[in-house]
Amino acid sequence: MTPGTPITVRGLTRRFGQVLAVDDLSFDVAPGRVTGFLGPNGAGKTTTLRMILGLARPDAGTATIGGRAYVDIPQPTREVGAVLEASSFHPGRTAIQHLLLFAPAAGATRARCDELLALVGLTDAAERRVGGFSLGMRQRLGLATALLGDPQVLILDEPTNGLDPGGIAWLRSFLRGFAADGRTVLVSSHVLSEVQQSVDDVVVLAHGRMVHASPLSELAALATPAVHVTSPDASGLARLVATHGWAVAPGAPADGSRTSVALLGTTTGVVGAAAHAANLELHELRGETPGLEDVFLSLVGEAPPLQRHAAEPTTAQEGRA
Ligand SMILES: Nc1ncnc2c1ncn2[C@@H]1O[C@H](COP(=O)(O)OP(=O)(O)OP(=O)(O)O)[C@@H](O)[C@H]1O
Repeated sequence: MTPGTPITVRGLTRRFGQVLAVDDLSFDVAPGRVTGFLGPNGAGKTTTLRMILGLARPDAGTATIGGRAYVDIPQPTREVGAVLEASSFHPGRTAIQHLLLFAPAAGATRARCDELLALVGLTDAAERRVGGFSLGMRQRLGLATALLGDPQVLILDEPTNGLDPGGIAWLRSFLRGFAADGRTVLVSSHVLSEVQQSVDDVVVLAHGRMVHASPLSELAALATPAVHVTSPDASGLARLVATHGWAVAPGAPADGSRTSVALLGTTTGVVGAAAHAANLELHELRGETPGLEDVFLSLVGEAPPLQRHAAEPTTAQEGRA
């Protein structure tokens, strides 16, 4: 087992003119696990990754890999492999020429280059010019390049972009194996569902700020099941809700004007029995537990807020009705 190399981000901040792209961001990426770095377009993921990799200077804060800033790592390509842009290839070079160009700096042999092309499924395309590659093929070649130095840490920006379902499944098992070796993986995505089966931990970003960080398994715990109730008798429904003191999800005020409400902290059985006892006619009685993607979208402010156990609203939710 190789010693682990954590990534540590503390108070990272970067402004572009009026845009606060990354705002006082702190999180940890643990070795031996795959961490998903999630957020919608423009959330600040790429800017953060660029600062971790020494490609952009923070206005404040630090990012270290194994305790050192990237620029202070003596042989960085042997410590850290990264794919930020799938398009940064010389179009006239073939895949193997591309790898051979970067091989010396990473201490990789021709045999290692061939091995990596095979690993990413590009053996048949080894002699083809990169200019004719699809986005998915470029992603694969980028990954092979990042792996030249057999790094302890892998940082991938939106690696599922352009990959077909088979490619995504392959990447998932590759990342799992890489982390199982005690290595560190940080992978960004704007779609949770594309990395959901790959990641152990999630760091969720919105408007440059961290809105959530936990093991993936704890993300679902943020959502509270709701009971959806519809009755033709709006005032009777409002009375029933008031009598029992049920919490009502935002967007469905129990002010006597709504015929449908979503109730929190109760069950379909309890509501059904109470409606029966009150002789209230119901047209709908349905329990629903939000899925992981719903929780994610709610966290980043792209869906109606879910009721969450945490009392504090997130930054992304504060501006919402
Ligand atoms: N070089 C730059 N100059 C000016 N603004 C920038 C620059 N780089 C990023 N930004 C801005 O900073 C914010 C964060 O961008 P960033 O690319 O880091 O987000 P992202 O989460 O990676 O988004 P995407 O998923 O679209 O790649 C955006 O508002 C973006 O327009």
